[in-house]
Amino acid sequence: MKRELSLRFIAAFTVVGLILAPHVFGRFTVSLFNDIGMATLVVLGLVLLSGIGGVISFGQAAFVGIAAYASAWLNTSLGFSPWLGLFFAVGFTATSALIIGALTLRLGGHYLPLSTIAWGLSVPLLFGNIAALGRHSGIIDIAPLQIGGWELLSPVAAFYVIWALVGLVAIFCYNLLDSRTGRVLRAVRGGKVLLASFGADIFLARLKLFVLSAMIAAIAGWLYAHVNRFVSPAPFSLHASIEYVFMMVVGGIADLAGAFAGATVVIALRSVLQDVLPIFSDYAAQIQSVVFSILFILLLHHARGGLLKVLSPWLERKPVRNKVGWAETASSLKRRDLPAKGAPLLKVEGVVKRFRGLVAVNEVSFDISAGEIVGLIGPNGAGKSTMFNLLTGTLPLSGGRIEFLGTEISGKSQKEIALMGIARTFQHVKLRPQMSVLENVALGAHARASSGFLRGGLNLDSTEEASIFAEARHQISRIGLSQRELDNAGSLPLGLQRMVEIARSLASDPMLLILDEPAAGLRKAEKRALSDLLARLREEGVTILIVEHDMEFVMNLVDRLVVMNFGTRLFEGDPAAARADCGVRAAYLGEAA
Ligand SMILES: Nc1ncnc2c1ncn2[C@@H]1O[C@H](COP(=O)(O)OP(=O)(O)OP(=O)(O)O)[C@@H](O)[C@H]1O
Repeated sequence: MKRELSLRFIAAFTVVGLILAPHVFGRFTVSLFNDIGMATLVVLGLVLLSGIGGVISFGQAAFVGIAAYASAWLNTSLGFSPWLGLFFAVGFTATSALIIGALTLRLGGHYLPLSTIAWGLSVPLLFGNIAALGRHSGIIDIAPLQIGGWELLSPVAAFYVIWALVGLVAIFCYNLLDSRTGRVLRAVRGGKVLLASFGADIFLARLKLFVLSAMIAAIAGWLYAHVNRFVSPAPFSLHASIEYVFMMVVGGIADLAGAFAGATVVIALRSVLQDVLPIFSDYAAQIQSVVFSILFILLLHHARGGLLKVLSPWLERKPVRNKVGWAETASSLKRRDLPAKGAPLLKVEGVVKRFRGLVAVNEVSFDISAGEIVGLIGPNGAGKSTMFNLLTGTLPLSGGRIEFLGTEISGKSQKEIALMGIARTFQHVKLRPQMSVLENVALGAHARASSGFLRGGLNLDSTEEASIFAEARHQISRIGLSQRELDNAGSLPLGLQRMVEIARSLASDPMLLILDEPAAGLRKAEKRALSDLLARLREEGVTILIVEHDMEFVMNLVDRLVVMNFGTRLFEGDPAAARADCGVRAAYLGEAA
């Protein structure tokens, strides 16, 4: 309770301060606040894209420029009002971002930030060479913002419009990040395999972030054009983009509130330097760049988390909305029909996987029927995890075929296979450590709900969110972690993190649950509880395929065993027969055949 109050106090204090600011400060300071507001908007988008989505962009000022020029041109050449210009500017910028994003977002590693430099450089150059846009002189006499017949000519009048838009965009972003779509966006840094495992698409998630951040930059660009009433290429240059990145780092790269803090500090500091440096030197502009560079390097060395991280001991943290409370009155998410016990579910036929010269899986075949627990065992390097990756579409097959419920799934994407009802856990746990246990498990139910960007951002998704969280809480209680549902997943011991992965898989309502070493790192009592849970799931009709090195755990749990060695299937049968099989004992237990 104390946490929320404290956050609300800071928010209320900021809002009251902003309302009073134009009455307290002079015209120059209010103009400075206007610049901070417009920069805050751009940095909010940048935090979403870079801090949340992991895509560093050095081209954000180009999107500000595209929108500023679009609205300025529409107004001065065709006489359209600024408000119509807003729709045109945001739409045009979003389309540009969609095209640029579709072309560049598949680039991996350093190539993506490098490509952002390319458009960050080229877009302002383009503005400077188009006659209709006034070349390097730009466009002048742009109409001011208007409300009714009232023209917002003074900085004070524009101040309220700018900060109202900052407030609305910030609220939208906060709501969005706390929604079904937002959870996926916050999980993007976990990688493609994690997202596909619960039926999401990393490319689409990144593209959405990219377009959204460009649209937010567009609002800033539109404001810029109609507040300053003049546009030219310089304010949208690569230099400006780098300054936005600087603001993001100063504030705190992964926190929306950092956008406000970063923009305020950098713009205020720039203003002070512009006043002070000319007193001492004729090279004030150059010295200013050097000062900023030194500060940037110092920041990266000593306060990488930015101002918000430095202040974090005194700041209280979210949660934004109390979804635990909602979940108590929620209706259930839709469940899929499970196949009848004993019906053929999975058919693996002559599956081969080669990694260059190495044959990791060689002509392996086995079947699994609905409602059984099958153990896949074998010594280290036998090919078990590779087989799991083939079954879930994480790796493509080199040969053979796999059928699930009579449909061939070899060749289908990991996401398609997950949506058909195959859920998995990972040998190397894939959770989002900074998200709560509850949110990690809620990710599992992603494909069972449908709210998108708008419903999330506008907070129209409460009913569905309540159902998702009710499901997540139910699965967490099944693994015995209700007491820790609000803890960050990364704070749990590894064994319990594996349990959270099981809960996340269960939240997807799977037909086939594929578990990679679920008992590793668990204590004896926890293993017993896990074994009971898996047996209960079998009673409910869920089929389970499990890789596990703890033989006592496996032998007491499974109905059948498939034993692999050197990539081949060595044995298939019940645990008692496996124990008696000489080949299994020789290969797996190290006994002489
Ligand atoms: N991506 C890859 N590229 C190249 N070789 C790989 C790759 N993945 C697995 N291998 C190799 O394939 C073989 C089978 O590995 P896999 O991880 O499937 O074995 P495993 O039975 O799961 O072993 P463990 O029980 O130790 O996890 C090993 O020799 C491994 O080095």
